[in-house]
Amino acid sequence: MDVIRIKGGRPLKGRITAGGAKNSVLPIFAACLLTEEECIIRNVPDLSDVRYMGRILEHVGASVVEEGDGVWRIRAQEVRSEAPYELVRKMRASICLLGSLVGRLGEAKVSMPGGCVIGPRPIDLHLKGLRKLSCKVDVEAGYLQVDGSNRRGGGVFLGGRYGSTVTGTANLLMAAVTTPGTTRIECAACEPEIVDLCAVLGKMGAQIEGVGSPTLIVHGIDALRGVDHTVIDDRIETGTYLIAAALTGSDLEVKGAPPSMLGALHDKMEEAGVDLIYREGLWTVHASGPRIPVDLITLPHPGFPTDLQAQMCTLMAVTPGISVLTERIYPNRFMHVSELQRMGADLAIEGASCIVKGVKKLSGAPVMASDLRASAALVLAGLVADGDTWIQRVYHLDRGYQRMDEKLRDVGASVERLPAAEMPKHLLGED
Ligand SMILES: CC(=O)N[C@H]1[C@@H](OP(=O)(O)OP(=O)(O)OC[C@H]2O[C@@H](n3ccc(=O)[nH]c3=O)[C@H](O)[C@@H]2O)O[C@H](CO)[C@@H](O)[C@@H]1O
Ligand SMILES: C=C(OP(=O)(O)O)C(=O)O
Repeated sequence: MDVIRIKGGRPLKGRITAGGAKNSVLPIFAACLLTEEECIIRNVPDLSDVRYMGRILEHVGASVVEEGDGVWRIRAQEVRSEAPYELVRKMRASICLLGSLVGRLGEAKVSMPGGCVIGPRPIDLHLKGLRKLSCKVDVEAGYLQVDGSNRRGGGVFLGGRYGSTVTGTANLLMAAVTTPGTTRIECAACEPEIVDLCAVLGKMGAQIEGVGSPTLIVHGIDALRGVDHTVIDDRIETGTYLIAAALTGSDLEVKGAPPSMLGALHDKMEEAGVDLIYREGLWTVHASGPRIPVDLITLPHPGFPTDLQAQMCTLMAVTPGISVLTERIYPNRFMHVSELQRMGADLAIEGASCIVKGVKKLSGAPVMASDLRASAALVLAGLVADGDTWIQRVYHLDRGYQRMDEKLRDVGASVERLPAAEMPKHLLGED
């Protein structure tokens, strides 16, 4: 297992490029099961989650070929309806198979996904949606069994306690595109990754109205065709590097997702005193001026994304003054807090909020990554900490950031990935 060592205090300079969006690719790969024709997916990031989704598709019968340069060819001539526990438990997003298998075969048997460290992750809305399409849904021995042989269109309100559901919307769309009649989804997720999925389904022949809005109307068709699609850039990866520039007071260029996908972050960064300009696909950050603390609340898109909350926590941890970061999507998504505290951050959790009192300096320490975005927050903290930061369990990072260590090194940071054996023994945490 690898660890990452960061020597803090180096400014970043140059250009960093974000890859394709993980949260688009995963449901789009699942959507490739909807047709027996070949699908070509481009701008696919090289991430452990993506490779894993490829393996799951192979398990259900698809041929999955990585051509290089981010191009994957997927062809599902024959498809099996079962995705077992051994596969589903390792990656929550594999639940996206539920909708695509129902859409292709009219039936699915998919293991119930577990919760995860960011909090409980129920799928009641996914199931409610399928039932509203007249699918029979049973949970038996840890498996979801869906019989959609008599499915027909219907009206579904997908709102829950925390707003809509992103993968629930993806699942329902994939089931609805081949469901006879018209399906009306109210309170659908409006995330750019759902818009991207709709673009793929549209190219495959699906008839979807209202794309990008909370009301999606799907007119079912018999069969879908193949597709050639370029995935959108990853707004969370882009945002993470914009925050890295602000944090290190650097002049950095970031190529990636546009302001239309990052409006809430753009707004908060301006409020924080960071100068950001976007022109022709490129963000330019000037961050040498004084910073101001900001409060934020995570919300469904276009609100501030929960997937950037941990990284903003690092930025605010070294911004003079007090800021309050409130989670409205995952009330317990604060695993980064205890590790940032170990680096000297002054943070306190109050219910679903983190109260951040900016400190002058963080100091390098051995820390443990606990989930994807918490890992990114620790890498960012390491960039500005005095001394060395050692991060264990970096496999979390590799789920969603393609070669983050290399990308940061290319713009001047001292970030090294090393075998765990090279970490000084007295710094090693339990693993
Ligand atoms: C692969 C992928 O795209 N992952 C993203 C997706 O996760 P994911 O699609 O799993 O997140 P959801 O949008 O479903 O969850 C949002 C909220 O709704 C709740 N909920 C969800 C489904 C349900 O049936 N019942 C229910 O109560 C969840 O517990 C959570 O509090 O959106 C999240 C919120 O933007 C992001 O953090 C994840 O990065
Ligand atoms: C929580 C995330 O991903 P997932 O839904 O795949 O766990 C994320 O991308 O931050």
